[in-house]
Amino acid sequence: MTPPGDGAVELDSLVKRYGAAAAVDGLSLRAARGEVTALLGPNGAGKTTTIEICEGFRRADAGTVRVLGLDPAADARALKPRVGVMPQSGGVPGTARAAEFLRLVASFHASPLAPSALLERLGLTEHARTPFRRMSGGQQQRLSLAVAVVGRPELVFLDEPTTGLDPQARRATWDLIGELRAAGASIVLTTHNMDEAETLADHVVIVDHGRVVAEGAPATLTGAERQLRFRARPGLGLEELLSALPAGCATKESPAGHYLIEADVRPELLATVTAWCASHGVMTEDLRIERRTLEDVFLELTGRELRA
Ligand SMILES: Nc1ncnc2c1ncn2[C@@H]1O[C@H](COP(=O)(O)OP(=O)(O)OP(=O)(O)O)[C@@H](O)[C@H]1O
Repeated sequence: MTPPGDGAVELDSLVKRYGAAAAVDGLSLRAARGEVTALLGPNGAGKTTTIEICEGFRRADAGTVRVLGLDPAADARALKPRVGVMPQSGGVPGTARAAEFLRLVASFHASPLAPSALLERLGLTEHARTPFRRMSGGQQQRLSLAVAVVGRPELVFLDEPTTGLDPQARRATWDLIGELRAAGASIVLTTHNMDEAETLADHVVIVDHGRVVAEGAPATLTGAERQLRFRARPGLGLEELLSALPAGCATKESPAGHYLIEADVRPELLATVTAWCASHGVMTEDLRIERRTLEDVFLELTGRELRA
């Protein structure tokens, strides 16, 4: 960890209002240098607004913003060559051809990545001469990512880098983000995909209604607790099952036919559950023991689902 005041991004009590509504409502966070920080939250949580304030595209109504120790509005010129930005929608002129534009952006930087190799690894070689507006949504997204990273920036902001990408393109994007991190870059990204946050992030900041509701390393947030899940016919007598389990367990059926037992999962517990099912003629399917996910953490904190 870097000492206080030396983070890649430091936000303190940030507020941004649109009319009466606060899109960002007293948000504070610190993204450490050399780490991947993920802002995770549902639609409308304030992630894009926050990141756009950091990028200098919007002004906060209150609070302080430091990006690489500088003010993104007042020090925009100093920050520009050091910070890469992948906005949620494009950011590339509609008539620009992929390879030409990427080479142009690369030429503004002292030691850029090789544009053709970058296009290749993001699966864009075939589209090198295609104007941006003629590309598919996923191709545009990958080109925006290439534009954001081609200058080897110290800090990269990625707003929903993989939303809507097919699995192969998502994997290529994750690999590239991993390599940037390994090369020492700081990365701040937004996502509503908890797998993405768990896979990529050193530090996850869960945002809801413009505020931070929890933050930490993914494994710290989800904890070491295990839970038991299985599928079976709907409407099992959960109260009766619960009475057969040790004190402190919780059971839930949601949605119908999907069961969750939150407990200290030990071999005896597993034996009790399967024995109870056997004695009631219940065939379980898809029985598994797993860790809590970030989705579970979000649900617990807010009473709502992340994807809602
Ligand atoms: N220019 C604007 N004018 C008015 N309201 C806005 C504006 N930009 C954002 N908002 C509102 O601010 C809130 C936060 O939006 P924001 O885009 O920051 O959320 P988000 O977490 O990035 O959501 P998503 O995951 O859907 O992109 C939303 O309620 C949105 O409607």
